[in-house]
Amino acid sequence: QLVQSTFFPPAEGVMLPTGSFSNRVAFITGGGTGLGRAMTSTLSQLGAQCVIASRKLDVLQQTAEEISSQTGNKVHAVECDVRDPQAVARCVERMETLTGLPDVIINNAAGNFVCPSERLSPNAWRSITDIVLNGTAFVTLELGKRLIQSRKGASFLAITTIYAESGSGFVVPSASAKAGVEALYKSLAAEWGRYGHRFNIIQPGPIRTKGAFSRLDPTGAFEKAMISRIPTGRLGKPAEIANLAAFVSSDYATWMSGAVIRLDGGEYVSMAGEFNELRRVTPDQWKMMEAMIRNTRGS
Ligand SMILES: CC/C=C\C/C=C\C/C=C\C/C=C\C=C\C(=O)SCCNC(=O)CCNC(=O)[C@H](O)C(C)(C)COP(=O)(O)OP(=O)(O)OC[C@H]1O[C@@H](n2cnc3c(N)ncnc32)[C@H](O)[C@@H]1OP(=O)(O)O
Ligand SMILES: NC(=O)C1=CN([C@@H]2O[C@H](COP(=O)(O)OP(=O)(O)OC[C@H]3O[C@@H](n4cnc5c(N)ncnc54)[C@H](OP(=O)(O)O)[C@@H]3O)[C@@H](O)[C@H]2O)C=CC1
Repeated sequence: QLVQSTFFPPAEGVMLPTGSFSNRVAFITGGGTGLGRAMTSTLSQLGAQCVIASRKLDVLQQTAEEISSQTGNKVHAVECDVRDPQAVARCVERMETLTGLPDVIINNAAGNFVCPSERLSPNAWRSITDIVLNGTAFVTLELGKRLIQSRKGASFLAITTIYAESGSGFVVPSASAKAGVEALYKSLAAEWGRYGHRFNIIQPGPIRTKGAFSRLDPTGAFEKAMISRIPTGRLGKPAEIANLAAFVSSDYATWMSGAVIRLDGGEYVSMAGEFNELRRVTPDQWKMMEAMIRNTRGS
């Protein structure tokens, strides 16, 4: 952490009023671990009945039991590989039996690893883009069609990343797929408002989770450099994403659709600004540089 992080301590308590999601059903892909688990916990604390879905049923079940026992609200675990549209259809059928169709859908499941692009096999490319882009599309289309048929409105949220906008080397399948997810959600925000559906996007900056850090910085060698470029001087916390996700999915945000919200401690603009490296210039160096600039005559 950098010194300035003391100005920006994370508030990790649940932000919305108790009961904000009473009588609501939330469906969260990848809800067993990391940010998905944090969002499930927050929504459950706010009264939602949650359904979490991913490949590893044992992980989902353990998370579901832990959260349910803390909040008193039911969390259902449903096995689902989002790459398989038939598995997604079965998962949604199971959810309809358990809870009925959801009010809140969070497409959070993802796969990623750092790799020079020249080392990627076709299957490596397919693996990431299938989880991130096709998986999000299969879940969104399956639920969207059933919600439309039932004339039920819903809030859809996709978790992308700050480099969905800029692109990034070494995570090219992820960058390409996340950009596709953003196009999908912005497009459907325009098309499906007429059915009562909102579509929004959160782009998190770096937040320590086992899933992300083990695949993106396996040796830990890059963490310090990453934190040094974050103006708020620290990594994000899962609870910060969870509070934002709860707000975006709540009745306090019914006028929000098609929004892309970056929550990254300022990392994106810090990396983008051409002159931001001048942060390293000391006051004495500024005196000298200013004098040089002022003494310049003509062009
Ligand atoms: C400078 C940076 C500094 C610090 C970074 C630190 C922090 C993060 C900061 C920002 C984060 C921003 C964005 C984050 C986005 C995320 O999505 S993070 C979430 C990550 N979570 C996961 O990935 C969880 C799920 N992942 C998985 O299950 C696997 O990792 C998977 C490979 C994606 C899928 O598993 P599956 O079992 O289906 O696949 P495999 O059969 O194992 O592999 C499929 C093909 O891919 C090839 N492969 C696998 N791993 C690699 C690798 N490391 N390099 C190259 N290729 C790989 C594998 O060989 C298969 O291909 P084939 O051999 O041709 O068949
Ligand atoms: N942590 C960070 O710094 C950042 C994270 N993000 C995004 O946040 C989200 C959560 O990531 P994070 O919590 O860090 O990482 P995790 O690895 O903990 O989360 C990924 C989840 O996706 C699930 N998943 C992977 N493949 C599939 C599949 N084929 N079908 C269903 N579920 C699948 C995993 O469960 P299982 O293995 O059981 O299938 C896991 O629960 C992702 O969208 C990621 O891109 C974005 C920017 C920064």
